[in-house]
Amino acid sequence: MTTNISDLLRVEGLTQTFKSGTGIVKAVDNISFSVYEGETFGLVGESGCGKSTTGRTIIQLYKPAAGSIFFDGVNLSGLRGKKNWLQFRRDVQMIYQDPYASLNPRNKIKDILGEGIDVHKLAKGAKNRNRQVAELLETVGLNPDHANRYPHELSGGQRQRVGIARALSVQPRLIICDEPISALDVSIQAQIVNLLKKLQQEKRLTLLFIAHDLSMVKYISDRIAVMYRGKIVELGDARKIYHSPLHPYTESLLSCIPYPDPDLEKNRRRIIYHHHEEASGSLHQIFPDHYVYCRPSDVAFYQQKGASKEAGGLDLVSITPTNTGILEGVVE
Ligand SMILES: Nc1ncnc2c1ncn2[C@@H]1O[C@H](COP(=O)(O)OP(=O)(O)OP(=O)(O)O)[C@@H](O)[C@H]1O
Repeated sequence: MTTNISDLLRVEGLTQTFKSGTGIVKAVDNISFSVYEGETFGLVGESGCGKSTTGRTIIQLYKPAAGSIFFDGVNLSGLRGKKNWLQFRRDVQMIYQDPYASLNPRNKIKDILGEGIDVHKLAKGAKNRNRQVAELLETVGLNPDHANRYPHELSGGQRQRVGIARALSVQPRLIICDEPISALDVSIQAQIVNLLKKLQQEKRLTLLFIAHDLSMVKYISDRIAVMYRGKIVELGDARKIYHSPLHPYTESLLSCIPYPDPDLEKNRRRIIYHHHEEASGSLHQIFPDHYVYCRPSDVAFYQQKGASKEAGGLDLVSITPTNTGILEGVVE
């Protein structure tokens, strides 16, 4: 097996099994894919299809039952020596689903963020370490004062920002985001996805983004692999998969999302947004170029960034709130 020069990660014939009371569970069944340097690769599928197991096997929490994982062209099964493993542990970071469970409650934020900096000897002295911590907090939209707080003193969204800062603290080459927003309140899910997207673009990060929501995965990913019962059933360009899925399972993942009149398809906008009281009567940035002006009813104004009302940029949108936080909007 050879890896392509632009493959930062190559998974080849990966299989993972677990023993259960009733026998052996094949959580991941002979999957292969590459993640190219500088891209966001989405891994999507319903709960239990094997997404998290794939991520955990890549970071070597589990030894693969079969198959190979190549990182930067090196087969991990042949990686030897403490120094090389330490480098791998620095290069590949993970952001977890539950930001509270993944942060040590006894440590202050500055110690959580400083841990990787210390292990990999990335700071010259305490002053430099503190400066790096402050910069990391600012990078993820937190205040440097948060350094002296404990995880329980932060909101869920702030804790996930700390999780992102911790991953960034060691300047990794690949970040595996394992359902990074599904434990969060829907009102802040879009903020965290936007932050990840912004960081990916600014820092040219390589992301493996694991989630069950295809519209969210499509929003952030360049390419997508769709998993079903441990196998990859479809893989390709994110827009192509979203707009013309080839596999019936992908279609069924999409069909979970309610559509308005198909004749209005060309005007349809999908807005990930939480309709809550404080939002009433104010303009909210949803994604970098999407704004929604909300009123307490199921009516909102949709505006493309930079477009004035006079220029026809402000359109009346009828929206259908769903309990997933996705509002389907039709520009009238
Ligand atoms: N440590 C484990 N021991 C036994 N079975 C496991 C273990 N981890 C996962 N499984 C099983 O492997 C299958 C795949 O689980 P996995 O968590 O990878 O799926 P997933 O797609 O990430 O779902 P979710 O989003 O709900 O975590 C499931 O049947 C699960 O019960």
